[in-house]
Amino acid sequence: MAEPKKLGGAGLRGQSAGETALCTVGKTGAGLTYRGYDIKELADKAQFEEVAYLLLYGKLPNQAELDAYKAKLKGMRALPEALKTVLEQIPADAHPMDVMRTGCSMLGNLETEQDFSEQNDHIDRMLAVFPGLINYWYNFSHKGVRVNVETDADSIAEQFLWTLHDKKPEPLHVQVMHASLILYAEHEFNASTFTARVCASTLSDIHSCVTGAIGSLRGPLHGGANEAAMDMIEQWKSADEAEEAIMGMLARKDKIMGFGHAIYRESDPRNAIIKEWSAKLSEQVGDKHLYAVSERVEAVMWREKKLFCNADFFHASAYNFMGIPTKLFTPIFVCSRVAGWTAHVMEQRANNRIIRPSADYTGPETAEWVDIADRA
Ligand SMILES: CC(=O)SCCNC(=O)CCNC(=O)[C@H](O)C(C)(C)COP(=O)(O)OP(=O)(O)OC[C@H]1O[C@@H](n2cnc3c(N)ncnc32)[C@H](O)[C@@H]1OP(=O)(O)O
Ligand SMILES: O=C([O-])CC(=O)C(=O)O
Repeated sequence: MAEPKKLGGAGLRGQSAGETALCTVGKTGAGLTYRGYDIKELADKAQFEEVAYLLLYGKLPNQAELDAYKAKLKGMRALPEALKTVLEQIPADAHPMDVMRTGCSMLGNLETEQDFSEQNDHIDRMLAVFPGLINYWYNFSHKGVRVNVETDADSIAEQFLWTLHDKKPEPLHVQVMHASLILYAEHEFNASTFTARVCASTLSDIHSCVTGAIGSLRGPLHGGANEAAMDMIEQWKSADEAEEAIMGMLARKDKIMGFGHAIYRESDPRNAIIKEWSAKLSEQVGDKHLYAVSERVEAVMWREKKLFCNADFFHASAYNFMGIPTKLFTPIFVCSRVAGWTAHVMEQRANNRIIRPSADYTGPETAEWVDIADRA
């Protein structure tokens, strides 16, 4: 069994910043569980709504509870007119993560959390509305189409694809989306979740916590890596070309997006799962090179650097095979991780102390005041 990664140094690595009952990450070097349930079993057997319910309400729902929860979410998909107006002002060349951030913040203006007793309804509303929100903006800004977000989609997975393509998606794609949303739903004290918890610890509102978290997820060292990985692999038309390019990037000490992890040492348990779906989709669409390129990059990175694919790498090809534009990859992560973020916000609120660490001061001991006219 792999040794846990040696954690230390900058970035608060290896330091416990609090307690959680939601998730284990890399407990034995690779283990990932949500409230004790293994990620593989969840991704194989559950729908995303079951996992969201598990994170938010503390247990797996029975059939009646799941049906009621899905019906509740389905009834919460409508976009307020004022939010549509804001989305219609955002240009097509905006980054969709900025659209998510603005959309979430605007929702908080329109449907402000007045009291923590309302938190579950606001959380469910965000889960229900986010897929339609991003795809309303995407279709309006890119095609001039005001897409209907009050679809008959049975699930959040289906709702995302339906509102993106403005038609009922095929069952295989919905199945892959369920698995993907489950894989992305929760991951302990990662950067965006920690952002949400810090915000929650000031007793701020739920939309502020999520808006801040979206900003943290946007960066290429975190959620933004899935689209950065796609931008990279789509340049190469064969596995050999990919290998040559990667060798050059490694020689230049470039960061290869979609590889490595702050906690895992030898593998990210989410990778094998999404990789398998990517392989299935590759066959379905008759892909000639993207999957082969991805596999070669994986092999070269392990051979050369002992670096492994994280959750983001094979998500890139999987989403591409489903016809999802690259710019929308990280917003899908938001549609999923909002479950984890908000479960953490609730956990923080239930046992709160303001998060306020100390810093080691490295500035000058003292500085002498110089009048402005005398400064160099
Ligand atoms: C869902 C997610 O958010 S998963 C993460 C998504 N992010 C990415 O894919 C971006 C690429 N990966 C990275 O930048 C990093 O691996 C991170 C941010 C995920 C983790 O960072 P750290 O914990 O600081 O990495 P770690 O301590 O393991 O790095 C060890 C060495 O490997 C190198 N390394 C780590 N990842 C990579 C990579 N993807 N490509 C090239 N070199 C890498 C580091 O530069 C470091 O080298 P050094 O010792 O010469 O400085
Ligand atoms: O845990 C991390 O640092 C990043 C990550 O994989 C995630 O948030 O899913």
